[in-house]
Amino acid sequence: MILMKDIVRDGDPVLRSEAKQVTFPLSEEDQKLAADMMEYLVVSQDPEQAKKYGLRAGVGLAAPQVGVSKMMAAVLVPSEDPEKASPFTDVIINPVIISNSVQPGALLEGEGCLSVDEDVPGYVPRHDRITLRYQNLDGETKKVRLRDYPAIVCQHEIDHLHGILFYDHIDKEHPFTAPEDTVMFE
Ligand SMILES: CC(C)(C)[C@H](NC(=O)Nc1cc(F)cc(F)c1)C(=O)N(CC(=O)NO)CC1CCCC1
Ligand SMILES: [Zn+2]
Repeated sequence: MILMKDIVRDGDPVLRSEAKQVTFPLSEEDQKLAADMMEYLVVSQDPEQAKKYGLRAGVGLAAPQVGVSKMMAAVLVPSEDPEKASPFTDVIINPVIISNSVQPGALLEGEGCLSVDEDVPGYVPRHDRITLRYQNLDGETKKVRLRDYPAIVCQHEIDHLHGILFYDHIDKEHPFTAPEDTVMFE
């Protein structure tokens, strides 16, 4: 099981590298990696388990964050309402944003990262809406349109596959200035 000690922190070159494409059929190793990353998200989102294992509750985890420079990330966006399904849950392999809104979107409270221990305040302007193409664990090509929080999470994870960290997008001079038509949300 992935624990916090297994999560690579900022400063390690793997977080600044371009990850390699994943080939299909998935090797046993890649299948285990995907399962372990998704398991981390599931366990970490259970307050009791998170406490037991000392995990930060995660909504997404990219392979480079566990030291594997491969184009793979697990995403588990919790639903607002326990009655509703998660807005987006999958392991995204070789993901590509094939189109996006001109309109930016950003989280009002800024972003953090499982691989960045200190807070870095400021808006992280991203696309508010994206069309994402990726391969799932079975190698099927999926095309999904996402907006707002699920779109932010996927963009954050895809950035990791290209060696980009969230604070790279923060305007140093004016961290809390966002383009005026930015959709800001909780
Ligand atoms: C860094 C951390 C603060 C742990 C962040 N979680 C988060 O923002 N809130 C959260 C977590 C939950 F599990 C359930 C919930 F409803 C809310 C996160 O997981 N990530 C993932 C990450 O670091 N991936 O590499 C950072 C988020 C910032 C914006 C998108 C992902
Ligand atoms: Zn991150």
